Amino acid sequence: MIRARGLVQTFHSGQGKQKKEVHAVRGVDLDVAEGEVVGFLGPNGAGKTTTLRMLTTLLKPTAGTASVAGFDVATQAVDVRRSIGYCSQVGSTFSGAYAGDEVVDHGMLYGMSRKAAVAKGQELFDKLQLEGLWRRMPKNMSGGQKRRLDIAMALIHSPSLVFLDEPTTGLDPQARINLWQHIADLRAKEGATVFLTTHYLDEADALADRIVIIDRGEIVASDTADNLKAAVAGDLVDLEVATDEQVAVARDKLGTISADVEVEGHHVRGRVARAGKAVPGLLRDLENSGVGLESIEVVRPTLDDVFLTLTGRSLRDAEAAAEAKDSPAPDAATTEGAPA
Ligand SMILES: Nc1ncnc2c1ncn2[C@@H]1O[C@H](COP(=O)(O)OP(=O)(O)OP(=O)(O)O)[C@@H](O)[C@H]1O
Repeated sequence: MIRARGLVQTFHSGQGKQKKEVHAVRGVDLDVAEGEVVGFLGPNGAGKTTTLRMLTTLLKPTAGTASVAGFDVATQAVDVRRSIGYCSQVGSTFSGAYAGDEVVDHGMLYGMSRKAAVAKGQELFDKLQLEGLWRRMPKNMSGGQKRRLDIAMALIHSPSLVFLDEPTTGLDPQARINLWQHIADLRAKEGATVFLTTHYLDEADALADRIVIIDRGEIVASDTADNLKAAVAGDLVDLEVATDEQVAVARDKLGTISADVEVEGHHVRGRVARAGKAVPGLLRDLENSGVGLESIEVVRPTLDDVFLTLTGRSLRDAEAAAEAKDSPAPDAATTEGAPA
């Protein structure tokens, strides 16, 4: 569905002596298969939106190639736009018209008949819990309703691939979880492939089959959340033993499955790739050596542990920054996403 090779975007800003090059995206390779839900994660300014804008043909790559839904983004932009749905960070509704009319007009821009656009629009309003809001202006909708309307707009022409740029930023926790259900349904009920950017670790964890992490314009990881956690961070196993003598035995035994064992008092801790597989054998080993445990705790790593290990930076900072900067402007209007 998406195949990108060596995508580069270099912006030039300022003039004269202030002239500056910004290397926003530095050679991105991406492969997304049909039916996948991919979460594209990274801190502020990492290059997520810029990559998305190149894949959706809104920005011409400085270098590299990409095909989206089988079409080349540089030479077949119109075909790409017809095949995809795009929900930008700021949304795509104009607030002066009724929500239903906007969605229908949007469908007609894609070449649908009014009748077909109305039928599909009403179906989407039902599915996205927008019943009764057909004749409401977007500016008079709640943040969650507006975001769901943006998604309805992106889906009106039944695209097989949907790009969502930070779909839940600025929403309250309940509205976010509600929207997650709708995003999960895109694949389950519409069979769509979904590529979404997010700052929220729990969102990526809950929705994405695969997580791609971008940092400073480069992809630094791409795998399932579970694999990333196991490979990059590992589960933390914390053993508590009763005596000083047992500490040494526990350290040796844990050391056979963990590379970085630490001791603190009667606690012996180390990270292991998959605790569920490794711990039963460890417990048998300890028992055979006469070590009875006071307690054992296994702490699963978070995606933030993964990000911290990979980049030395915390995604939580990006999450907090997004909270501070956002909440989509109520009257934000853009023509992005409209077909050529
Ligand atoms: N039109 C532009 N001109 C100059 N620099 C730009 C332009 N658009 C983006 N940038 C810069 O490119 C880099 C990547 O920006 P981008 O918006 O892709 O990041 P992002 O990962 O989407 O960030 P955020 O999470 O804050 O939305 C940043 O340093 C940004 O300031």
